[in-house]
Amino acid sequence: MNQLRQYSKQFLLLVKPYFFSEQKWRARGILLLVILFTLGINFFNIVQSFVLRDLMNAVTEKKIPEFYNSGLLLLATFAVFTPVLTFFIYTQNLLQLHWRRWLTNRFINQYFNNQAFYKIKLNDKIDNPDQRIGEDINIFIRQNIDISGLLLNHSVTIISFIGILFSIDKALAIVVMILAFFRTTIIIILGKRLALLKYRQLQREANLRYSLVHVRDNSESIAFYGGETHEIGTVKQRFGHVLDNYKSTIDLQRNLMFFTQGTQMIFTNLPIFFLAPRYFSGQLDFGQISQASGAFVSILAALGFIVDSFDLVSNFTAEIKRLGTFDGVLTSSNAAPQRGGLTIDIVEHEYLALQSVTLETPNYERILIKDLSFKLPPGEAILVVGPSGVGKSSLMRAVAGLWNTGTGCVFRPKREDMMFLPQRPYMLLGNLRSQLLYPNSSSEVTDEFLQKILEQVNLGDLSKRLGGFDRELEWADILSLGEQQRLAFARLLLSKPRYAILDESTSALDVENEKHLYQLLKKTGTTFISVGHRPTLIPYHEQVLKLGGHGDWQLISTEEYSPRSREFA
Ligand SMILES: Nc1ncnc2c1ncn2[C@@H]1O[C@H](COP(=O)(O)OP(=O)(O)OP(=O)(O)O)[C@@H](O)[C@H]1O
Repeated sequence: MNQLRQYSKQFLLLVKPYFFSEQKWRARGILLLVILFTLGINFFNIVQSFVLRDLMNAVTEKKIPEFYNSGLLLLATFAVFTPVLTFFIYTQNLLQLHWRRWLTNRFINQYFNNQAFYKIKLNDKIDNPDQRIGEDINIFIRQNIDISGLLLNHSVTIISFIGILFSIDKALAIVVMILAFFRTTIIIILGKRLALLKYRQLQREANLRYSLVHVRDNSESIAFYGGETHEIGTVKQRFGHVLDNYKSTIDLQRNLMFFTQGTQMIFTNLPIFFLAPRYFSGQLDFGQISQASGAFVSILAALGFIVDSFDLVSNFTAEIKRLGTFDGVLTSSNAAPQRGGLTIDIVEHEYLALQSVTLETPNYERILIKDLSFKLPPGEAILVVGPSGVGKSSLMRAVAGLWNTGTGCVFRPKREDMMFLPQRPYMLLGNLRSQLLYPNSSSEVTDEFLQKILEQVNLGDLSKRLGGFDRELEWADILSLGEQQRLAFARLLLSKPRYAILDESTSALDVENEKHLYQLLKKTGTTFISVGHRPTLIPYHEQVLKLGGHGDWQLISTEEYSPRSREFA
């Protein structure tokens, strides 16, 4: 019951916003049309049942003019039925199109809001967000439209055909309701596990796909290592999980089928035997018997909707859960896991400073830095040093606001005034111009100026070598890591931010190139924090922050930073 309440809540949270959004009138208009066409289809089904009854009576009583009249009437209902059915399907598709556009855009906006796309990686509740946005939304909407349509359709069918059955034989109508109720209940109990298996199937399929995408993205490294055996093991293991779950699903479906099909066959033939005595005694005509049989089958089909479409319903609940959880995490204030509200505050400020910052890993497993305070005066620079794994990059993440697990306060300038250069630069999909201007897209910068900047970072031949500024290439594959780092540095020189954070962003360069880039950076007057291991970086910084590994740290002026303490760097 609790689970049902949770599904209903998640379902409403997913469905309601569209029908109350800025597009509500279009949404409601199309929905109304879908409902009207559904009712139209039902209306024609009922009309047809009466026309068929008269046709049958005309046949058994050999009344030729009545037979042709009923035949013509039947043709007329077919003629109207065709456009109604066509527009019913068309409006359903139209609703799906607009709804998908709206909901996907909403998810995309939330996914990019407040850097949730990054923070969500730290949250183990959400696997494969790409698949949830790209596929699950569409599947959810389609299933929603189909199931709601079926529900409405079948409710109207049940009410109208029970009315017809009542008019023919009250006892039969009651028997139908009792039997169908028990059948549906039994099947719901038998099929309860199916929803769970369906949910697990989606998850396992997504994990399989992800392992293959992972191989594609890291093909070169895997090939260098000769790691095929390991990768094959992982991919096949995940594929095995997919098949195991599928086998459990089809086993359960087989058991369900014994019951659903068996009872369906018995029930379908019940009215003939039930009503035959009244027909033989002349209380009913043959048309009524055939109408009752038709009504009986329609009611059974409609009442057994949950049963027959158990697959659809369990898939649907699985989708509700996947999207509902995703939506819940995205709409909460922070996509990353949180404990007891302990977070590092970020406060916008004129300069950069940390006040009593204690930084923990995202799941609060380990304290990396304890009670760190420092201030970075404008125009100066700090070099962060320490053994590998001590928390240098994590400190940069905290300054950027990507990690906030811990306590204390980071004072920092506006996000637009800061630029972060990671060790592995991000190469976007696009041409060389957009690569250089990233993250800004529109800019008045001329190609001559871009060329000048490229020359400054010793990439003067790049545009000529790779077909100019407009050619789109797979930059991450073509450029060496050192070239990518110089390109990222060119971005920095172009946008001249007030503050820069450089996390081993020149680690792949030779010492001469690195020196040259730092000299250029110093000339721009940018205030910066660098993370690095090479002692040759020290002269470009005023202070050195030494992280010890047990949460301890030391802030030393460059002059004091003795050759002895450089040993560990
Ligand atoms: N998402 C994560 N969840 C849990 N622990 C993490 C996560 N990311 C990093 N860590 C851990 O946090 C610690 C600090 O990592 P960090 O990348 O900051 O080290 P670092 O000092 O920059 O190392 P290096 O010099 O090797 O780059 C490491 O022990 C790392 O394993």
